[in-house]
This record gives sequence, structure tokens and C-alpha cells, in this order.
Amino acid sequence: MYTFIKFGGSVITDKTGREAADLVVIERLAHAVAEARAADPNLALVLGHGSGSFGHHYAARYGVHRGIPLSADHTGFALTAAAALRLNRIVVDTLLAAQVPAVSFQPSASLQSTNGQIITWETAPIAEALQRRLVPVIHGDVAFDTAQGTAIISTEALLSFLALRSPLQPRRIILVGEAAVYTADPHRDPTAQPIPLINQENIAQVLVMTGGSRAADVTGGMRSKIELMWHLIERLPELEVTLIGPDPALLTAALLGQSLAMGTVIKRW
Ligand SMILES: Nc1ncnc2c1ncn2[C@@H]1O[C@H](COP(=O)(O)OP(=O)(O)OP(=O)(O)O)[C@@H](O)[C@H]1O
Ligand SMILES: C=C(C)CCOP(=O)(O)O
Repeated sequence: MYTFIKFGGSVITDKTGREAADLVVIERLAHAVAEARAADPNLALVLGHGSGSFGHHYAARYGVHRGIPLSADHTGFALTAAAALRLNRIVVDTLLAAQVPAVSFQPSASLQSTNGQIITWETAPIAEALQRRLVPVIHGDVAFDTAQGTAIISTEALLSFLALRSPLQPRRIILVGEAAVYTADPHRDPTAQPIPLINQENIAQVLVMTGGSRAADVTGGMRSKIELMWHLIERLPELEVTLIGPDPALLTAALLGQSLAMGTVIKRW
């Protein structure tokens, strides 16, 4: 069984800036992953990261997520892809420096979508990497789209595709970003309270309480994250999704399957 992680673009970058990577946070998270792998040599991880203030800005500016027609200028597509890769290089190099054998797999090189949904993605090299105890790293990316021309595929959509359409069944997905899902966007409403557990009892209510990102974001913020994760849990009832803040001790504990006093767990029951 595999563990999937996403380093959210909202914590590894400053989303209100431009290409503002938070190197301290990335380093801390990389060391947390190294520590968990040292403590549990059987830990098999697929690591994804978002685009934060790198890809989202270009995608929004050039409308890559809405679709660029075949005959139109595709410079915006290229700029978005390049920005996503610049952040990817930083993340992978930081993981390597922390002794995590990270290998990058650029999704757009082998993926196609239709109306923003992944239709094909060559994931066999990711499975090969896992067999060699490497840590495959993927990232939210651009895509060529058979219906709208181009699209943006979020990290969560990639992890969902891996979970449902590849042999890599995750038991846990850990999303590092906001410290929890709250009763309202905590950056807009100081009275927002954390929601420790989301399950079939309260999912409908939680969806009403969650919204978009406070910065440039073409993949929908917290609401679409929860929708996608719930969709996945409906198909994989044993799956547990944990949302935590960028605290390295919490990440190591979550990777080792320890129960946490903070964060939000999403599970069927
Ligand atoms: N109820 C809520 N609880 C927590 N966050 C919320 C809520 N509603 C909206 N948000 C917003 O959602 C944001 C997280 O979504 P976002 O897509 O920006 O995160 P991310 O996945 O880390 O980023 P990226 O897409 O760049 O990887 C938070 O920063 C917050 O502003
Ligand atoms: C904007 C781009 C290139 C990817 C978005 O992926 P996400 O940050 O995981 O939502």
C-alpha cells in the first residue's frame, strides 16, 4: 500500500507573491519525509506538489485552464509549464539534499485530458521508480486537451487518477496546506473553527463552508480539493485523507500512521 502526499502550493510558496518559493518550509518538509523514511524503510511514497505562485499566475493570465484553441498562440502554455517546472526543480533538489531519492515525472509529457479531466497518463515509470525505492515526484501541470485545446490539471486530480486508474492503491493521502479544514476560510473569517473529522455525516455541510483560494488559483482552492477527495473516498472506502499544516513533526507522524491531535481527517465513516 502506498502513501500519497501533496505539498500545497499555498505553503511551499507565498501565493500572494510571484514565484516566491518558501525555501525554509520546503526544507523542513523534505527533512520530515527523510525522517519518516528512515523510521519506516517500507514506506512507499508518491509525492506531489502544487504550483502556488509559480504556475497559477501564468495559467490565469493566459487562460490555459479555460483552453487555448489549436490555432492560437501557445506562449502562455509554455510559460505556465516552465514556471511549474521551476518550482519542481526546487522541491526535488531540496528533497535530494535531505537524502530523499526524489525523481521528477513531468505529467504533461505523457498525459492527455478531455474537458479538463485526465483521459490518459503513462504512469508505468512511476511504478518502476517505486519498485526501486525511489520517491517519484509529480506536480500540478498543463495538459493538451482533446476538447478545449489546453487545460490545467491539479495535483489532487493527478493523485486521484493514480489512485483509481493505476495499480498504485493509496491507503493514505496527506495534504500539507492549511492547518485544517475550517468552518469558513480562516484567512477571511477570524472566527473560523477547525473541523477535525469529515465523513458522510457532515460532508454536504462542509462543502458549503469551503471556498476558493485567496490568491490567483485556477484549480479551485479548498472546495474543489474536498470535492475531489470525497469523490475518491466514495470509490475507495478504506482510504483516509489527512489535511495538516506545514509542521514537520506532524508530517512525520502522519507518514508513520500515528494519530494526530491537529488537522482534519476525511474518511467514509
Ligand atoms: N473552509 C476553509 N478551510 C480552509 N481553507 C479554506 C476554506 N475555504 C477556503 N479556503 C482557502 O483555500 C486555500 C487552500 O486552497 P489552495 O488551492 O490555495 O491550496 P493549495 O492546494 O495549497 O495550493 P495550490 O493549488 O497552489 O497547490 C486556503 O489558503 C484558504 O484561503
Ligand atoms: C497551475 C498549475 C500549472 C498547476 C496547478 O496545480 P495545483 O497547484 O495542484 O492546483
